[in-house]
Amino acid sequence: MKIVTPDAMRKIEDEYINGYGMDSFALMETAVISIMKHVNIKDRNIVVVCGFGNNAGDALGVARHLIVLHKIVKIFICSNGRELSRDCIKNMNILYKMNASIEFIRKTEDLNSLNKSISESDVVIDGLFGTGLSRQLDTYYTDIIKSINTYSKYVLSIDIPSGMNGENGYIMGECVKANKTVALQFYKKCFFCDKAKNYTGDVVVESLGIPKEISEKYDEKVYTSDEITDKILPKRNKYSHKGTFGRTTIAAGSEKYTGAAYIAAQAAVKTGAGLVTLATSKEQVPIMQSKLAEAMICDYEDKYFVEIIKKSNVVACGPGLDSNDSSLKIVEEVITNSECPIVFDADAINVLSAHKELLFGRKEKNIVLTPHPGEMARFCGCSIEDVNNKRIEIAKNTAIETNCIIVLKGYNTVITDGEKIFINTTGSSAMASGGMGDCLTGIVTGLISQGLDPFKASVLGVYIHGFIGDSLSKQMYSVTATDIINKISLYLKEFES
Ligand SMILES: NC(=O)C1=CN([C@@H]2O[C@H](COP(=O)(O)OP(=O)(O)OC[C@H]3O[C@@H](n4cnc5c(N)ncnc54)[C@H](OP(=O)(O)O)[C@@H]3O)[C@@H](O)[C@H]2O)[C@H](O)CC1
Ligand SMILES: [K+]
Repeated sequence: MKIVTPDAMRKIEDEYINGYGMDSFALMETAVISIMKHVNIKDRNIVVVCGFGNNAGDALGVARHLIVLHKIVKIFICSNGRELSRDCIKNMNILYKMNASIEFIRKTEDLNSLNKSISESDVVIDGLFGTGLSRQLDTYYTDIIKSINTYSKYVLSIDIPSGMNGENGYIMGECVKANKTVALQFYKKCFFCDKAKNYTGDVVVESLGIPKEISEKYDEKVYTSDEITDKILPKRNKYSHKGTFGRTTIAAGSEKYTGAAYIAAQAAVKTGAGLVTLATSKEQVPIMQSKLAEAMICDYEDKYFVEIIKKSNVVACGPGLDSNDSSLKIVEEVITNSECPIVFDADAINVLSAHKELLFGRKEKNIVLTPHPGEMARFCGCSIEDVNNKRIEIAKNTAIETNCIIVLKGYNTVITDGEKIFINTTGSSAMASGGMGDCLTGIVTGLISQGLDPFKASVLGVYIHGFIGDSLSKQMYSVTATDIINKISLYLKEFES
């Protein structure tokens, strides 16, 4: 599904109304009807808190429908003296004709009535601000939001929790803590920013029926990954053989770290890579030989290492490496001896942070970097906080600068080739355990090995990795990389196009 900024949303709405002749009040009523689906029919006492723009217009429309349903509805308009938008006034006038209870919050003392009503209510409908919020809130508004957060039992936010900047997720002084947010037509970009999840509650997107050709015109090329994940894994041809599914080399493991190499190689095997070779440190070879039944094993110093890289359809490099000079040598060997796609993870990324020049000059954009926020921060020379505050921008800019595909891991992993951005919606903290990143590297590599283009393989790999974790976590308290590996091939079947 598409993700939009408030700016694009405004242009889409404007074109629909002014270019196509759609009636703005009819569009608002469409929003109202779709928001109504999310009001619990059992709730009786409802407080509707409005600002003065069209977000408030939506909220007033919801109030009207609730009154028709015999709910006890108290409406508070918080315009701070500002004129209400045209469609907001239209809804307000209908409400006056219906003898609705409408109070204006003008000064601090008026808050007492709001506080009392909220504390007596089952649910608060939050229609203070939506995509129009553009600057820091003053105390008039922060006090109102504090009241909602202090006294409410349940909050349903319209479009965006009021107080959150729709573009970057910044909290503009204070923000409503919603239990549920009904986003209109598209996800808003702010939902995928670091702190948004503390405020949005569950997010549902409701269509307003805006024609596709309008939204495509203002496409900002940011999507959730499910936009493509059900269409890209090819069905296995019955006459295919192991050569069809590619040669994969995994350069992973060191004297210091043992498990990562095994996990990455086994994940690639289970994802369906045709022939997997694990290149690892000399000490680990016998251990890996006894653990990995399906993969071939060599060590980094073996001359076979370079030969196999040259013959590979994909190389993964980094899990369980160390960030020392011998790792630099391995990374160099992988890059200089291959034209095929490469997936760099973990310490390979740390090594590349100091040697970005190694990434330049490739004919194709076929290197994937899979940093977690700490590795991304080191790579970009900024703080982890900076990365977390601007995940989408930092991933995109790094993809452009390095000509690589970036998979910035974490909650809502960002996958970008510098042009398109996919935000992953699967996975949870049940998967927060050692080896998960190595497992992801193996899955992405295994998909590339079978012929998927590296960008699509990254989007699909991240999605499937989280999807399996989500499915398993319904029955398991925590999910390990081994749990995922054991189920990959079962779940991949569901994704066959
Ligand atoms: N997208 C659609 O197709 C539809 C959207 N709908 C709903 O409309 C809102 C957006 O409505 P809008 O009127 O544009 O904006 P808001 O209601 O969010 O905000 C109102 C005005 O508030 C002003 N503003 C901005 N920041 C502040 C602040 N910090 N303090 C006080 N006031 C502020 C700003 O006006 P200015 O002139 O002062 O800049 C806003 O315009 C969307 O979210 C949906 O809920 C439609 O109902 C259906 C179609
Ligand atoms: K809102």
